[in-house]
Amino acid sequence: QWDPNNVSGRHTAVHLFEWKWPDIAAECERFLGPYGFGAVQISPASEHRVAWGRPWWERYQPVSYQLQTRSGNEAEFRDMVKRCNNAGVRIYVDAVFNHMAEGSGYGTAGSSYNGLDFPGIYSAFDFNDAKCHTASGGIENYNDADQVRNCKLQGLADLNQGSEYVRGKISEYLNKLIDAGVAGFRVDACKHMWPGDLGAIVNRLHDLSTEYFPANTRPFFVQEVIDVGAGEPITSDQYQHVGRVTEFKYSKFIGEVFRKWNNQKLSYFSNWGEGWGMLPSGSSLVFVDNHDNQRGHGAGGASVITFRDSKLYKMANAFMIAHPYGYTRLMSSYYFDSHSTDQGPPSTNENINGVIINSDGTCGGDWICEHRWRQIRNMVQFRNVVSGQSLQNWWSNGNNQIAFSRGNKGFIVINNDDWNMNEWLQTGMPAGSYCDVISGEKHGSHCSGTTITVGGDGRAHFHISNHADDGVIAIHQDSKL
Ligand SMILES: O=C(NCCCOc1c(-c2ccc(O)c(O)c2)oc2cc(O)cc(O)c2c1=O)[C@@H]1CCCN1C(=O)/C=C/c1ccc(O)c(O)c1
Ligand SMILES: [Ca+2]
Repeated sequence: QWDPNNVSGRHTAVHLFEWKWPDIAAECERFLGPYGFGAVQISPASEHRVAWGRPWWERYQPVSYQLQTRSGNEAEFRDMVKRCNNAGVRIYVDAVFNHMAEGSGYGTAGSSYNGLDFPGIYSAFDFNDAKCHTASGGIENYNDADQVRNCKLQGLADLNQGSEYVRGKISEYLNKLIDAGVAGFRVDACKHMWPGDLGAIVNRLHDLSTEYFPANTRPFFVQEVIDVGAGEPITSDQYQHVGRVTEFKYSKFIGEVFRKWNNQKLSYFSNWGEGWGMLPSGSSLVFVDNHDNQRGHGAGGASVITFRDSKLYKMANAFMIAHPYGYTRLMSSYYFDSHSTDQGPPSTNENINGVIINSDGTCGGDWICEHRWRQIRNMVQFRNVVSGQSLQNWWSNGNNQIAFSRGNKGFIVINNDDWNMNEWLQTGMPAGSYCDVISGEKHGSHCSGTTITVGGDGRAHFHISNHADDGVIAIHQDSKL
């Protein structure tokens, strides 16, 4: 369950945060398939609390496992899975089963709930109250591993994943999604569940549907564990034997270095990956930002780079996608005021708005669509072209100008210094003319952006002004004229 189960030749996922199922299906067919994306992470699909003001985090307060949310109903869900798989794009479902909604109210499928009573699914027997020994019943101290798992997170009803009945209901829900054709799961709040219980649940999961996957394919299982190396007793490596784990240190460090905090420099990235104390590459899911930490208060919040810092964001994502470490996931956001971190997706009368695609391929209606930015979209293809090639020809100016190749299939150059970059560099690439895929792309026999000429000795000249739009140049085997 470490394998992302992407169609061969595809290596990057995108989190289409809060998108509706019909919009995701269309995006798979018109964009993600054609541009070589591997998978979409969708927002939680199960019935959830209807909270006042419809904050984005209401979707992380389940009420039942019925497939009915503001993103769509079960039929639309099944249609999306079919159409995306047929376009070569996998679906990862954001699965929330550490807890259920708090208080009392009703859900997006009309189900009512009250306290620990979730009619038709859970009752008081199924929650951790007896296991939690804090005065409030909630998590009070993140330095106590027991209470982080057995007590209520933010007041949310804490499920007992040690119970056979609860394990049965959770795996029943996940297996329904697996049988519908999904490739796996992003599992929410795993820090708050015991690795042993997660392992027991994974063992109950079906193999993926042979309608879309080879026989005996295990579901991709990426566990959200927020660990930025702050010394909490619960660490991400404790979960890696169960499946892949989100590497929040990646998001924190990449933000710090590109922002030059504590005088850190891009040249320090020569040993990026395990060398920086992060998980083994094959156990790691990496990202520049995610739905929580792009709001500033999530893990590593302050240093995290988002769509608001667009030049840094393009540079950081280009570096992430070009580098061999981890399985890469892009964030695709909607606009929110930086002081309204609770704000939900663009909506009209509490219905989520459809995604508007402008004639130039960007999105409208407050959907940011970072995954459609040319500099990011073209790097997704770069990663596909260089797959399997090791990092070679590393160069730096000892400061914030770096470059490296992926074998002889691709080469990237980044200038994050406050002065021009003018260098002859060894690219490791075959001689010829290549289109820079950051400033444009190859159109037939010409480049819409910069053209880079590699000599017989593999060397090429690179000039990147510190005032350039993107600060990056990237070429690869398929952008060769
Ligand atoms: O101020 C808030 N929460 C307190 C600080 C963040 O704590 C939460 C963490 C959290 C934060 C830091 C950690 O180190 C950690 O182990 C857990 O994970 C969650 C996961 C959920 O499924 C639902 C939640 O309500 C939370 C949550 O409140 C606001 C109001 C309620 C939701 N929320 C939020 O901010 C919601 C945050 C949220 C929601 C879903 C996520 O997947 C996530 O990572 C964060
Ligand atoms: Ca728990």
